[in-house]
Amino acid sequence: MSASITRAEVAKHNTEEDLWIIVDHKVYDLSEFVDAHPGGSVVLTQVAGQDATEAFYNLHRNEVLTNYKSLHIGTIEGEKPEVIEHKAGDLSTVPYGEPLWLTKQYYSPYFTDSHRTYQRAVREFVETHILPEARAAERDGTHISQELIDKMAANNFLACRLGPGKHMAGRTLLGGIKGEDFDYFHDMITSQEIARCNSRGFQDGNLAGMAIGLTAVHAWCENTELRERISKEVLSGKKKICLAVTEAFAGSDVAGLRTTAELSKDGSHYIVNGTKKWITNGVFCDYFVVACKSEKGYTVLLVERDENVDTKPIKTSYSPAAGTTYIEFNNVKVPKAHLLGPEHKGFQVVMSNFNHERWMMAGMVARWSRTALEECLKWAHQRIVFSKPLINQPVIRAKIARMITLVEANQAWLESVTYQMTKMSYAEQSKHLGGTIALLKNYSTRCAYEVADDATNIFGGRGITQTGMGWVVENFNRTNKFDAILGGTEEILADLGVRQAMRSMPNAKL
Ligand code: HEM
Repeated sequence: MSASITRAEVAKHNTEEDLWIIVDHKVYDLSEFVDAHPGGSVVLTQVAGQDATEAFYNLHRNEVLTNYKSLHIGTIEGEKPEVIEHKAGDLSTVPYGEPLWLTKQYYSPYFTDSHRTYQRAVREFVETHILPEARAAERDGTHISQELIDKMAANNFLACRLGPGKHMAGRTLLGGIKGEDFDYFHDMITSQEIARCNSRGFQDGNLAGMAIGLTAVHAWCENTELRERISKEVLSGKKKICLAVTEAFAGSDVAGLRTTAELSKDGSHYIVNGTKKWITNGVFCDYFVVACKSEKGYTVLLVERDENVDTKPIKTSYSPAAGTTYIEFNNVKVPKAHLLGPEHKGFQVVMSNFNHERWMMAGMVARWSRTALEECLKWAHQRIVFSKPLINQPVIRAKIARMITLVEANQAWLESVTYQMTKMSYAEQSKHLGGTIALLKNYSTRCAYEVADDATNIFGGRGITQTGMGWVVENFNRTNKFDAILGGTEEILADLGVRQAMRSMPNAKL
């Protein structure tokens, strides 16, 4: 129970040595904090003994008050705080802050109670366990902790990252959901909630390599004993795996790969030689799903780390927390049993694996765009310029209108494609949805680019500063290009989408 304090009492504490202020009807004793205040002591002394609510919210995020709650000594007599205090798991009540299906007054044909229960539990888990580590790692560039991996494994959250499938059988998921009931809408929720840690480098560092690498082992490893062992080791968090396709020689042009896999004379193993570049999580992985050039085409192999595998971090424009890697394979011996999919036909292994990855990325970046929109709505209401809130400027409202249309259209298309996925087999998805998902990802990243651009202008200097008011928008603006490039560039995906449509074009004339 916090003490009840009168405004007259606060007014008496008005010097640098004895300094109280009021923010949102709450009283803070800053006497001991003045010298440590990042904004300096002068500004605090200027408001000593006064209500500094407007000045505070013009310069700080509400989370600053949570981080410094030890300074809070009471509440003004007869008054109540007005600013909403976010608790882990809460839904946003900012208009468009949540997709329509999570907004109280709206309906959706797709989501059941199971999805809603799962969403609530995942959000709470992400905000309690992932978000704090994500922010710290994003700043200092450290990789994901084993402690967090263990927590995700214990809650079967690692298994959820791979989407529906046999690996979900018998598992109990967050919210008490049965693994057997997990569908592509649960899967979509997983991606969209993870993206709410607002740290794009850590988002990938959070075992994105597993989400796109283990899927290939599950789908294509014919050796049951090996498949089950790898799956168990990775989903229990004991070992880490990533997907290694791109090279300095070949990015989106997968057919240009130069890493080679040569079968030994006795046919018992392959020898792998070559390099891979931009491999997410590679520096800390034990297993690599590697696309290689072989005698008559392309062959995908599961390579285990040994002394002939060398990994080095690559510095990119997002955080080193992602573990982006340059890999060298120097005469690495890989047992024949580690073949994934048919020998020399690895192209289809790589391509079929792409759909789920691209769809996940579309969901994540769509959620990022919505977060940026919510940040702008909050900021435009709390920022006072020319003596009135920023939202009173028509030019700002026009930008926000555009953002809303992009974010809502993006989510609606995502949900519609997700519904198709719940109805189609894996083979049907590969056949009918490859092009659509490619276009969906392309659209999502174009939306993100526009939203990030406007959001940064709305935040001004704060939108280009990594700490303080604009850190979320700064991170989004700096990193949205990762989604536009990883998993297939916008240009390649747009072209793929149209070429797939051309294949089923009837002989129709105008
Ligand atoms: C409970 C009271 C306060 C706490 C705990 C606090 C804490 C902080 C923190 C952590 C920062 C670093 C930037 C950030 O993380 O947002 C900061 C910056 C700053 N603070 Fe405060 N502050 C308080 C009150 C105030 C008040 C009342 C004023 C002005 C009247 C003020 C003026 C500033 C300024 C000018 C900056 C630098 C902002 C910038 O670089 O954009 N602070 N404060």
